Amino acid sequence: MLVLVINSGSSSLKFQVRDVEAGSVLAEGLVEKIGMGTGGEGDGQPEGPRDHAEALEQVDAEIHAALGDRVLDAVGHRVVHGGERFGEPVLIDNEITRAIERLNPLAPLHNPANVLGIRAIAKKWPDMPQVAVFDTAFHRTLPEHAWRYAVPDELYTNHGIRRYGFHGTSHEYVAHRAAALLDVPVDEFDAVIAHLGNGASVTAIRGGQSVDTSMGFTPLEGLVMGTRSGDLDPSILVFLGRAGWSPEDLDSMLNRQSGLKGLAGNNDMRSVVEAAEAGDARAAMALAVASYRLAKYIGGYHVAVGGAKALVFTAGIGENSHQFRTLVADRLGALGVQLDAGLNRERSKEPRVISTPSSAIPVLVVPTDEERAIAEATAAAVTHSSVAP
Ligand SMILES: Nc1ncnc2c1ncn2[C@@H]1O[C@H](COP(=O)(O)OP(=O)(O)O)[C@@H](O)[C@H]1O
Ligand SMILES: CC(=O)OP(=O)(O)O
Ligand SMILES: [Mg+2]
Repeated sequence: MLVLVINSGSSSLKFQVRDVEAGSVLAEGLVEKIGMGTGGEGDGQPEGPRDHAEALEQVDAEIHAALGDRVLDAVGHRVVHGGERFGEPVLIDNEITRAIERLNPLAPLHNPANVLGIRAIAKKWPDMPQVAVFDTAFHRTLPEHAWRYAVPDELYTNHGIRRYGFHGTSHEYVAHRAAALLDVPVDEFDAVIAHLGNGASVTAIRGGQSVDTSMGFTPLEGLVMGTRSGDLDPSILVFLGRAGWSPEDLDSMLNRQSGLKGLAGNNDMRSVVEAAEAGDARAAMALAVASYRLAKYIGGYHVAVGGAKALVFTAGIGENSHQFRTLVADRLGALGVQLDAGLNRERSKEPRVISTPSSAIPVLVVPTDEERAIAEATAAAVTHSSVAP
């Protein structure tokens, strides 16, 4: 089955065309700066495409060239927020699209772009089966004591205010790969997985299932991220609200102006590490705040899973920044974690162990592959629906 996978970000669109049975990638790419002007003194033309529909037109030629005379069987979308309704991948229709759209306020950087991507495909190929694969789905196994906020009960019952968790497709895929690497059956695998990309979250895995995760009602809670604050005292928002900040001001400050960008002026980990190595004190402090926050979560989740059998790093930073992994591991002395400096610095696309043999638990780097997981889930959902009575 040939599946086009679309991962629409707020300003980017990543795509892959995959042959699911063969496990091969026929085409892949990234369109960036969607809806962004040049901001310079150019001719006033936008630098990137105007919207996600225009971005799809850009990738159309590449997709067609890769397909030759074969045709696409389905499109799979990464959808970040599935609320309480969506615990499995679903075949999309208009009602499902509207249900995803109603969740837009809960994932303001992501769901609106996911909906635009779905509508753009429906317009282009009205009969194409489309499947939504949700970031929240893997975290449906969180016990209630982990997903509850200690606020009046009606906030949950009337407004769905609870912890949902995100990056689930990645955490699930990485849990399976890590368990296989260590030769442990996945349903006996207890671990802590740190997905560190532009958005970042850490998940406690017990018996192969998610039992806690650092993102909550929205993808803002938890770790220090590229532009997101992660955890803070909610009274800060009350304080700023009383001082005249609007909800939009607060949203933008927390989601777009905070994190590494707020602390060090740059949301790209490579630049922050380079600046810190060149002696920039603000960049060094940003790394200290981010690594300290993550180390606290790892310690807590080690307890939550009853003693992790592994610590796993994944996603852009987790897979590539040996410097950031070192900063985190250096704070985990109490857990007996020891990185092998040589293994940690090695670059590879393969899952690997980067700790010493005497480390109390193995530390792994496992490259994530959300696109592969989405393609497989999409093929399964389409096959299932076509054999259903
Ligand atoms: N070689 C590298 N060294 C350090 N950080 C890297 C490297 N490559 C990518 N990153 C970091 O990974 C992050 C992006 O991760 P990614 O998983 O692609 O995020 P997202 O999917 O949220 O866009 C950025 O902070 C980037 O700086
Ligand atoms: C949920 C989330 O934060 O996703 P991303 O890391 O792709 O921004
Ligand atoms: Mg990502």
